[in-house]
This record gives sequence, structure tokens and C-alpha cells, in this order.
Amino acid sequence: MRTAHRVETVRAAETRLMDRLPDGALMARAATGLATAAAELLRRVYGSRVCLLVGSGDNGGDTLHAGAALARRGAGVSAVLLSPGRAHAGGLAALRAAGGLVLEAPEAAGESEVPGEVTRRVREADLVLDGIVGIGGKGGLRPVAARLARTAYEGRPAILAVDLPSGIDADSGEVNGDAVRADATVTFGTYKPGLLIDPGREHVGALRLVPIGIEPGAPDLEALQYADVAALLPVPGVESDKYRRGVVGIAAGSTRYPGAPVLAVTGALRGGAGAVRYAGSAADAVTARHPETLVSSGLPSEAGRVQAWVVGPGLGDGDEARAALDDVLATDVPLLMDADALSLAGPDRIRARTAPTLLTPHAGEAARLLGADRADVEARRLDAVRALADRLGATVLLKGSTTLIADPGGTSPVRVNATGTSWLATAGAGDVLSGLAGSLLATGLPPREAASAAAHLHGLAARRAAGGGRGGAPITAYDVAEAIPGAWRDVREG
Ligand SMILES: NC(=O)C1=CN([C@@H]2O[C@H](COP(=O)(O)OP(=O)(O)OC[C@H]3O[C@@H](n4cnc5c(N)ncnc54)[C@H](OP(=O)(O)O)[C@@H]3O)[C@@H](O)[C@H]2O)[C@@H](O)CC1
Ligand SMILES: Nc1ncnc2c1ncn2[C@@H]1O[C@H](COP(=O)(O)OP(=O)(O)O)[C@@H](O)[C@H]1O
Ligand SMILES: [K+]
Repeated sequence: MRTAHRVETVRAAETRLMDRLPDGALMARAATGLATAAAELLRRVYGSRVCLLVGSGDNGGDTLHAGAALARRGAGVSAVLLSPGRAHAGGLAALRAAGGLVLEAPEAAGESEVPGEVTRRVREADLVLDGIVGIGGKGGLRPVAARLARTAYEGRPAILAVDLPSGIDADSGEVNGDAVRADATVTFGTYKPGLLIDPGREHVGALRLVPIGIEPGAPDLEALQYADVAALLPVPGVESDKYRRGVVGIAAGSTRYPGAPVLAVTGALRGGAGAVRYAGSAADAVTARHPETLVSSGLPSEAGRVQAWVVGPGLGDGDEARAALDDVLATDVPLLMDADALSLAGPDRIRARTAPTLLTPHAGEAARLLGADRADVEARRLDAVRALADRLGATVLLKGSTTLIADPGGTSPVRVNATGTSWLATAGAGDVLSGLAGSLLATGLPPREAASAAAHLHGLAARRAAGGGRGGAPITAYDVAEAIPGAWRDVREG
């Protein structure tokens, strides 16, 4: 499990530890880890050119100390102080003692006064360390810092962010204004939520944790790793039969959208349930693709027993859709609500449910349920997913470039899934996810676990289908569904 903690929690843990350690010990640990990561990025430290962007706080202190360590190993290190009078004194002394050069580009003097020497040092460095601001930062980059960051992208240096890319919000991943875009980030003690949630996450690059000994306790955010997901995935026992494995029902589709239920069924068939029932008007399309599906065209409750229902993909908003929705809302089996079902049901009827309920909105659907703007939801995903789970009294999986999963009540950490790829932004991918998650619900997993396992597998499947790494190729939602068994095997085999 990868865990992340909010700034408040990190600071409290830091205070507890500092009471037991000599002054500067934590910064020394952070700086050592940072210098090691910088050296790996540089490959050859001796003779390399390193430029430090240094703000007024301890983030600048870490950076100056790491710069001193690199200078002692033969790098040519220059530090650009953005608040010359307030730069970390110990770090500055260490850098000077190691032969580093100190330059100034005061924020107060403004963008037009940045000395040419500073611009040149940034542009021509092999590596720039972003020590402008860390967990003490508020808002986006100020103008001089923003300009130097731009100079770095336009030049040749690799950019290594210290603790977090300056300008992103550590707790939420919000980016208000300019923020550093790093090739790599070294974070100290624990991950910060903003490093794992978009839009902040897009600025992070390769992420590395340097342990410094803090014990921050229960996390605010967690990301499941292979072993965590493997422990959740149901495996049939020798005595299993299709009913004991769980039956999932899909209430989806309409004459206008006959394809969505096919995709949901495709995901469900690969999600661990022993059988998939389909209820709706697209039975012919479903059986044409999946003859193994148990289909019916009447109301869901007349289709036979299931252990979980999925309602919504391609349902439309006609009378049949309303009837199917009313029918499944009245059942007491776990229910996954997606797409049209979310807007048709509305907040009050979702809140009224007492059986386990999982909602899988994308940002637009979440915005409608919250009465907010889509852009606001995308900018503040963590707040949005928590608010939605609390207001609707249901588990919420918020889709998008970062998938977040929250239970109501705020007592358990929000889960984040980052196994996906932007190739997953393709029509119908959400329908596959709803079938997959519904299938896992039917096997007996609680909504939070079913949602986490489904999001993880779905993202991995997309990567397998698209071809991993930095490349990849366009994929269809069907390709994603077909790649689920491979992703499942990868997870179980570690
Ligand atoms: N906690 C730990 O366990 C450990 C923490 N460690 C390190 O300490 C870091 C936190 O240090 P910190 O608290 O001194 O805050 P930090 O982020 O350097 O900057 C705050 C200053 O920046 C300023 N400022 C604010 N917003 C700004 C902006 N947008 N643009 C520009 N400037 C802005 C603001 O001053 P202002 O100019 O607003 O008066 C404020 O004074 C942490 O990230 C990690 O690197 C490690 O050493 C080891 C253990
Ligand atoms: N940029 C992205 N990176 C990773 N995953 C993404 C991205 N954009 C969308 N996704 C994922 O793709 C799926 C799209 O679902 P959805 O928006 O419901 O599409 P549809 O309604 O067409 O099925 C979701 O699982 C979502 O998390
Ligand atoms: K930083």
C-alpha cells in the first residue's frame, strides 16, 4: 500500500520526531536522499552543472544542503535565491563552504530585473533542483519563479522537484496558476496527496520517497499495490459452482444506446462472477456478442436472483429506463449506479438506499449531483469525491485521469488509482468498468474494495491493451475488457 498524508499530519509527525533528534537531523536526512537522487539523474556528478532554485523556507534549505553535497563531489553548483534575505542560513553557508556560487533573482524586484547570468545558469544547467517552495507553499508560482521554471523547460536541464513540484497544492493536487513541471520528484517522509492526484500529479514525473523516520500514522489517501489487490480478488474454490461464485445483473441499454450494455456485460463476464444476467432491450445485441449471458427483456427483478445489480450504462431516460431504475432501487442487493442512472435517480433516492451502493460518476455526472461546475470537480477532485460520498451516503468512485474512491463519513482514507493511461479516455471504457466492478460486488466484495480492485484492473488492462511505457496506441473499450484476464493474472502473479 502506498500511503499519503496531509501537510498538517506531516508537520505533527515532524514535531514529535524533532523532539528526539538533534537540530537539523531531519533536513540532513532529506538532503542526503535528495543528493543521491540528483546524482542518479546526472549519472556523472563530477563536472556537471547544477542550478538550485531556492525559496525562503526549509524546502530551499534541503536544496542548498543537497547542492553542497553535489559540489563536494565535483559538480559546478549555482544557487539562485528568490528571497535573498530569507534563504536558509545553514544551507547557504554549507553551499558556500563547498565552493558553490550564489546568485540572486529577488521576487520583489520583478521579472524584468532577472539578471542575464541567472537565466544563463538555469538554461545551461544539466539539472535544476526546484527548492522554491515545499509543503509550506500557498498558490501558484510567483512571477520570477514562473519565469525561471519556463527558462528551465526551454533549456536543456532535467528538473528535479524537492518534496513536491512548487506551485501544486500538497493536500489536494490543485494547481492555482503556474507550477513547476518536473522530470522527477523526491518527496520526504511520506507521499503527499497532491503528488498522486491530478492536476498536481501531472507535474510530478518519476516519484521517489526518501524515508526520514517520521511516523505520521493513519493516512489520508492510499493507493493499492499489486499485493493489496491480489488479496481482494476472488478465486473459485474446488467446490465452487457458478451460483456460489456470485451472479451479477446488468440493467442497461436502450434502443438509442444498444452498445453500452454489451460493454458492461463484457466487463462483468471478466470480473469474477460465475454468471451474468442481462435485463433490458438490448438482449439480442448482448447474446450476439456473449452467448453465455442469461438475458431477459422484462423488469430486472423478474430476471432471476443476483447478488448485485449494475444499473445505468446506455439506459437513457425513457419510461423503460425509469421503470428499470425504480425496480433495482427497490432491491436490497448491492447496487452499482452509473451514467444515466445517476441523473435519473437524483440525490434523494440514492441517499434513501440502505443496501450497499456504489456510484461511478465521471466529473460531469459528479458535478450535476453536487450542483457544481465540472471544471471545479476536476480541479478539486479530492473534495468532490468526499463531498459526494458524504452527501449521498454511498461509496463513490470518481472517474477521470485520476480515479478516486471514497466512503461516506470520512473515517477511512480515500483510495486513489493511478494504474490507467490516457488511452483509456475512450468511449465506453466507463461501461466496461461498471460491469467489472459490479461483478466484483456480486462476488461479495464491499463497495470500496470492489471499486478499488476494479479501477486497478481496468487501468492495468488498458495499459496492456495500449502497450505500456511512454508510447502506446489507441484502444477501444472492448480491447480494455479483453485485456482484463491478463491484468488479473499480472496482479495475482505479482
Ligand atoms: N516536515 C518535515 O517533516 C520536513 C520538511 N522538510 C522540508 O521543509 C519543507 C517545508 O518547509 P517550510 O515549512 O519552511 O516551508 P517551504 O515550503 O519551504 O516554504 C514556505 C515559505 O515559502 C513562501 N511561499 C509560500 N508560498 C509561496 C509561493 N507560492 N511562491 C513562493 N514562495 C512562497 C512563504 O513565505 P512568504 O514569501 O509567503 O512570506 C513561506 O515562508 C518541506 O517541503 C521539506 O522540503 C525537510 O527538511 C525535512 C523534514
Ligand atoms: N486521461 C485519462 N487517464 C486515465 N484514465 C482516464 C482518462 N480519462 C478517462 N479515463 C478513464 O476512462 C474511463 C472513462 O469512463 P467514462 O467517462 O464513463 O466514459 P464512457 O461514458 O464513454 O464509458 C474511466 O474509467 C476513466 O477513469
Ligand atoms: K519544491
